[in-house]
Amino acid sequence: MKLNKHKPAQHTEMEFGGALGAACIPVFLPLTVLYLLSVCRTPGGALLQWPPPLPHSTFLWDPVAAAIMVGWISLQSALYLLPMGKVSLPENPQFCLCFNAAGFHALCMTAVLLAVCVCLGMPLGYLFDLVLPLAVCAIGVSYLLALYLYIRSFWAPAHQLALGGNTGNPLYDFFIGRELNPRIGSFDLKFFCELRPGLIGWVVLNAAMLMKEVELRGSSSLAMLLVNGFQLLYVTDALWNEEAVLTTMDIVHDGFGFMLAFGDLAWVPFTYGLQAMFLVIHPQTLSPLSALGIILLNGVGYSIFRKSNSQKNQFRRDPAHKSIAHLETIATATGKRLLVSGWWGFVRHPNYLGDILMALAWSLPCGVSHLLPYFYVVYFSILLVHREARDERQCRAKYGLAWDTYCRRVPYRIIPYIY
Ligand SMILES: NC(=O)C1=CN([C@@H]2O[C@H](COP(=O)(O)OP(=O)(O)OC[C@H]3O[C@@H](n4cnc5c(N)ncnc54)[C@H](OP(=O)(O)O)[C@@H]3O)[C@@H](O)[C@H]2O)C=CC1
Ligand SMILES: CC(C)CCC[C@@H](C)[C@H]1CC=C2C3=C(CC[C@@]21C)[C@@]1(C)CC[C@H](O)C(C)(C)[C@@H]1CC3
Repeated sequence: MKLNKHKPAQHTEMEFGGALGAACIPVFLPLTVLYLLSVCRTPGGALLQWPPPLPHSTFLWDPVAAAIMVGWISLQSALYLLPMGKVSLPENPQFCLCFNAAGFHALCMTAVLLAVCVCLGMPLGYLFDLVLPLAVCAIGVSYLLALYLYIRSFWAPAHQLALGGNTGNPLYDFFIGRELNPRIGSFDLKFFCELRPGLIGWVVLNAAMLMKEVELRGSSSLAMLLVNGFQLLYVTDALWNEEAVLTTMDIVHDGFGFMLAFGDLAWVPFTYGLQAMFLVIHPQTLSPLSALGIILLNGVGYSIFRKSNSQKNQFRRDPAHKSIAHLETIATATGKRLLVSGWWGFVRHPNYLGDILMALAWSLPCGVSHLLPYFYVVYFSILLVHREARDERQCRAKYGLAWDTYCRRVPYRIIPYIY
């Protein structure tokens, strides 16, 4: 196959701070992961402390962690390859790509395997002690993967290149990703990374923190159970509805480069689970009433998140389906319609609202004395506001006047009457 490097740049508008952002983020974010994990293990747990709790280099590398990482990615790859649940990518019928969407099976099989290993005496809580070298390995794997993706993208067919990742600036293109759906045979690297090793790894690490708490204090706290339960629900939901990820901008629009590789493999498992890690060293007592309030908040958030995502997915797959046929819509010049009633008539991103409410419910069990467990809420709100702005730009370019009409009909973006 011919090299595609002489193709003219298709799209020159740069996001994430352009070339400077692309040079700084791959250094700054991995260091942030290591810093957060180190702070989490200090008794003070203060996010801003001087001198910063920098780990000694001997705590950053452990061959056992490297072996676990290789074993973990091999296990998840093998589970991904099991011939179950095939779905095609609806946005790109011309490529006619098929995806293995059997994430829920993979989660269940991983759980059974882990349970067997724990019964045979494997000390799962030991992952708490290994968390820094594990994060270092995950960061290393993301760098290697991103490098491989960048190099192989020069042999990809031109129609498989992402619009935003082909500026000609090597740093930026490495960061954003040049190829849309890189595959080895039928193994889709982006789809696999987005949902399997990182998301399942996140809940396994949470379970390890629970085990560590039991080792240290003899039983697990209500706060730890809530954090584990809420995040397990979120991950199970993502894997149960795995094919829905095929309509998100990450799969449809963005290339696969360092940002997503690192986000999926290192950022998600090692920063999304900070609350459980925090609770191991900073135990909290929760009253039954506050626990009830937090469960309610998570329930409301989850219900908005799930119902709005399902409503849009159903609408995009089959607009005539009886569950959504009664909803009001507006036509666009592309032939696609936009929902203007139901959840998508409430705010323009009801799914983000639900997600933020859940994020808050995951942090509240950790009390209000420390900032660290709220890192996820703050980061996630920034991510979603930025994501909303990117999506808005793309939708305005796609739908033109119809999008302006939608914005007039539904004036608030995420939080009604506020934003
Ligand atoms: N936990 C985490 O770290 C993260 C979680 N998420 C979650 O992932 C989920 C998916 O988010 P994301 O991919 O950002 O975006 P959305 O699922 O919100 O999808 C946006 C797309 O939906 C379509 N759309 C927008 N408005 C309408 C409408 N009124 N009627 C019909 N279609 C509409 C448009 O695409 P088109 O018209 O082309 O179909 C638009 O580009 C969310 O729940 C989010 O909270 C996202 C990022 C990170
Ligand atoms: C490294 C940067 C700071 C940002 C990286 C962003 C990524 C971590 C996120 C981009 C979109 C994501 C999604 C999920 C996880 C986080 C990333 C990869 C998601 C799989 C979480 C579970 C949800 O149910 C979902 C809707 C399937 C999510 C899809 C988007």
